[in-house]
Amino acid sequence: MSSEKSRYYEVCKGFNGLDKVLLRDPRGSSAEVYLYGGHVTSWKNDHGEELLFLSSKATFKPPKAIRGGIPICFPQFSCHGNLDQHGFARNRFWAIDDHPPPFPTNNSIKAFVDLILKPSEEEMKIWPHSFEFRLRVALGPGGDLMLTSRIRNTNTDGKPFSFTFAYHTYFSVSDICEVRVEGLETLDYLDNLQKKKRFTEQGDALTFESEVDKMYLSTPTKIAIIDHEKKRTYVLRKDGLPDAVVWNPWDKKAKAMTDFGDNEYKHMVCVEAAAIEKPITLKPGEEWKGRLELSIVSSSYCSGQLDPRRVLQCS
Ligand SMILES: O=P(O)(O)OC[C@H]1O[C@H](O)[C@H](O)[C@@H](O)[C@@H]1O
Repeated sequence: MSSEKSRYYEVCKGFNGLDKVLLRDPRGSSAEVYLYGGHVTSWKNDHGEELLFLSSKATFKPPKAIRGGIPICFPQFSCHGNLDQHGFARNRFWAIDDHPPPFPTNNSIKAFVDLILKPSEEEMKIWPHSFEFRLRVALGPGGDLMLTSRIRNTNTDGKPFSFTFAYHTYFSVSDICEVRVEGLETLDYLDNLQKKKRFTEQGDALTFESEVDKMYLSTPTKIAIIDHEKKRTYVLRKDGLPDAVVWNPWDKKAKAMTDFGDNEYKHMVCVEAAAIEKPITLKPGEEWKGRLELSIVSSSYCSGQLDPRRVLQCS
């Protein structure tokens, strides 16, 4: 690693001796990525405030996935297939990729890391395909967190493969009852709590007063999560990821999860940029790219006075 690069990037030990990469942007923001799962567990703004939710009961013990942060769901989202829930990428050890294929250069991005996951014999038994999954995690100007996944079919038997995918992002919020999600109103969704039945979202924006587990279809590239109490708005920009899952387990499911605090559902919401309804199919040699960019805008909006267009149009 060049000394220039090492100013922004450091590999150290995290919980249970697991390796993690610390990214530090010169302007003050930071992020942490565990090689276990290729899993972003922390994203802090330039005031050192944590923006992602990580459960106080997260175990950091393979083979269990880390509860919180940004688990990568691949090659299967949820139980849409024969694999274990959310596939295997989130509970495999990724490697640092020192020589990734060229990336479009952006000189303002200093802090980034490239990870790679290739299947071992164990994965080939459950999903008989050869692939290279490259993940770049980067901090942009203004402290944005950017994740780019590049998945290539490297099968030598001429066979295509199909997969579903999600960045299962857990956002930290002050109080779920004070949160609105904008950008999904009027869209169709499949409700996981009602046997994936299809509905159309009504109302201005999504608010939360009970368990939610919905998969919105053909969503716009921009979605906003407005935390009124914190006066903070998360803006998600996504590319290659037409669907968006919104999840909060609420009290009963929270209690049933061993790696999640009973009351922690109040302080998180998952808004997951995904490709699920139409699985991605790659022929040998083909590559797919899915990008997620998270940024923060501070908002002085009060409940009831929000003009969604103002949030969604801010750049
Ligand atoms: O407990 P996990 O396997 O991490 O899954 C957590 C949640 O992920 C997604 O949001 C799914 O839509 C939910 O149905 C699931 O409960």
